[in-house]
Amino acid sequence: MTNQAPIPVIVNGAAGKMGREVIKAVAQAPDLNLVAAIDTSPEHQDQDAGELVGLSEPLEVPITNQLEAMLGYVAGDRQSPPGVMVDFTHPDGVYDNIRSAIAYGIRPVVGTTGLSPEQINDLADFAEKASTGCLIIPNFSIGMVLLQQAAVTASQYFDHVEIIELHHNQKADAPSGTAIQTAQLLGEIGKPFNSAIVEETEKLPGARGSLAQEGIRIHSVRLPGLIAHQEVIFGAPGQIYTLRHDTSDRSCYMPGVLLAIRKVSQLKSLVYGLEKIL
Ligand SMILES: NC(=O)C1=CN([C@@H]2O[C@H](COP(=O)(O)OP(=O)(O)OC[C@H]3O[C@@H](n4cnc5c(N)ncnc54)[C@H](OP(=O)(O)O)[C@@H]3O)[C@@H](O)[C@H]2O)C=CC1
Ligand SMILES: O=C(O)C1=N[C@H](C(=O)O)C[C@H](O)C1
Repeated sequence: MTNQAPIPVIVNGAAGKMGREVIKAVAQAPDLNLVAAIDTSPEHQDQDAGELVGLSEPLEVPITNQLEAMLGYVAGDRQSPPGVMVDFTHPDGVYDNIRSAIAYGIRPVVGTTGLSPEQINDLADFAEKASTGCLIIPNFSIGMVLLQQAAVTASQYFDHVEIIELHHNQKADAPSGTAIQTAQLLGEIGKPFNSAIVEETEKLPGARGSLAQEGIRIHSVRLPGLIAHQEVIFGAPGQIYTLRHDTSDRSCYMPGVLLAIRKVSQLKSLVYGLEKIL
């Protein structure tokens, strides 16, 4: 660690399940400085971020819904390294949040899922033109990176695979960003999966899940009691190979989030996926 001034961090979605974890993680990191905590939720406006997450001392950072003002404030601080906006908000708002941050020269670290491929391409163009780093990471846990790597290896030997993702029932988007990325990674192998041996009829629409790349199917389960889980199931005559990742606590995402905050300012364009910065 150098004597450089700490990296200014804006947490967007501060009052949410992930935002609260990020506030705690950033507050404990000596090389990071929480400078703003943004959330549109009316019930938490003006509440101190430290109090919100249960720290013993206030952080002297009030929750506000004024994202643009905070981006401008951080961008105007020439004494500090470039600012970073960590976004765990909602699929409906995340595209605009990222555009705004890049426009102010603030580097986005984005965990929010639900961006369309067109939106990601557009943001990549925008970040490239602005020469500004931007990280979009569908899953910040190391376990999921390892599962995806194992799945890519297995996909070279198995021709049949389906993905099941299981999440808490407050999740807005389906399928999960992680499942979409997993299917993309398997699709990059460049071979078709799951060639049909019978003509299938769905007696209830959606019974066979959604169809992603190269014939890969994704099934989404939403239940209270779940956090975030994914199975990738490979099948071949006489054998089943199952890879599974379970999240039991959202703290599992924090090492990846902190790594992304520290790395994003070294980038000049948009990078998608935690595996690219490990
Ligand atoms: N990449 C990863 O590793 C992970 C990604 N995620 C993703 O992160 C996102 C957030 O998840 P989670 O924390 O569970 O969700 P929550 O609903 O718990 O938190 C989101 C928070 O953001 C607020 N919010 C919504 N829209 C905006 C906006 N435009 N600007 C500022 N604040 C906003 C919400 O307020 P209100 O409730 O009033 O709407 C809420 O307080 C989801 O897309 C989820 O899939 C989650 C876990 C890990
Ligand atoms: O909403 C969640 O909780 C999660 N969302 C991400 C996704 O959509 O993949 C990451 C993780 O699965 C938790």
